[in-house]
Amino acid sequence: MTSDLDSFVAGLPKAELHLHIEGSLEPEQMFEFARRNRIDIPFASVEEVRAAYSFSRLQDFLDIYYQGANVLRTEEDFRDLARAYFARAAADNVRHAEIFFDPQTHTARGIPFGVVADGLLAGMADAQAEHGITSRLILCFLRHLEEADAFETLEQAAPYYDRIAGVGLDSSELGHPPEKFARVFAAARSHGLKLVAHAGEEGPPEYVAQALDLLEIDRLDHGNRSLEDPLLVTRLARSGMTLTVCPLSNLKLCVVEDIRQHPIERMLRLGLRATINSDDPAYFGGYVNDNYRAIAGNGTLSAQDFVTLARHSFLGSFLPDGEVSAHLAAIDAYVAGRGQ
Ligand code: HPA
Ligand SMILES: [Zn+2]
Repeated sequence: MTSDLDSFVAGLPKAELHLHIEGSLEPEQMFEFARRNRIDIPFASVEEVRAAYSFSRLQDFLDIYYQGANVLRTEEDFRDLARAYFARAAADNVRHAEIFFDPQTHTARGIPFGVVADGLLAGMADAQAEHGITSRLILCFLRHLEEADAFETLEQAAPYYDRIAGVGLDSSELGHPPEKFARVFAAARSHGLKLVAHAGEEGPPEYVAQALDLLEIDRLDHGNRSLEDPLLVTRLARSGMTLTVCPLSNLKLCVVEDIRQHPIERMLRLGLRATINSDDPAYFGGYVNDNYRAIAGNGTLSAQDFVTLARHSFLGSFLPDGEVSAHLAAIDAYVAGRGQ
């Protein structure tokens, strides 16, 4: 049954700031791309694929996620992938999305950087035309690979610096601290790119501190384990750092044991600029509104808290101030219209 709070939250204008486009590959689309690219996949049915999505930690997921990406070959595949995500996002009242992509997953298979980037950019332009959704592209380096690989990827991206908002850091966190990429991030900054990094998902609070001190990030992806260090929390709150939190991902990857123990409420009460996002929606059981709904189901956050979360999503975006203000005004108008 849909509660009043659920429908209020579903209709809120929102931004999504933590979404891996390869993680939006639905099993149906995996079969479609496999068929049109004549690729064998080790699953007989959509149900079999879904049944394989049972994870006890990040690495379990990453193994199957990189395998799934193997069906993505052509510019058209990347364009269709992005279009499908934006159609879902539009249905959730996402007005702006900043999407990650993992070029190394594709270039390592012989797919040129430009095929990936051109396809995604075309899908983003389609989304703007079809749904009025604005978007930005963020290039993520795979942290389990070497620094030299990341530098090579940054060089491949050079013709696209004006169409890429920033760089990020994802993949296996434990054993691959942010410091490994300090020089790559400094180079990216010198090209005018924004900087974000996954930290504190499985990794300790020290990794979050490194992301702040050594990478000089503009935004923190996940950040859950920051809560273990009160001084770090104070620092994040005082600096107004945005955390892109992903509740259903945290549940599926056993970062939290139970959705009722999810720390998003604590984060808000501690004054952190937390946001709600879907991470890899095809793998973790839902798009952004499913994530908002999962948290609403805990019954601990008010309608006003969800307005705060939606406001944070625009405040934490890389949109120019004027566009942020327009989105915040749209939230105000929505709240007034709902009589909340
Ligand atoms: O949640 C994540 N963590 C790290 N790497 C990832 N790559 C896709 N999703 C994730
Ligand atoms: Zn992520």
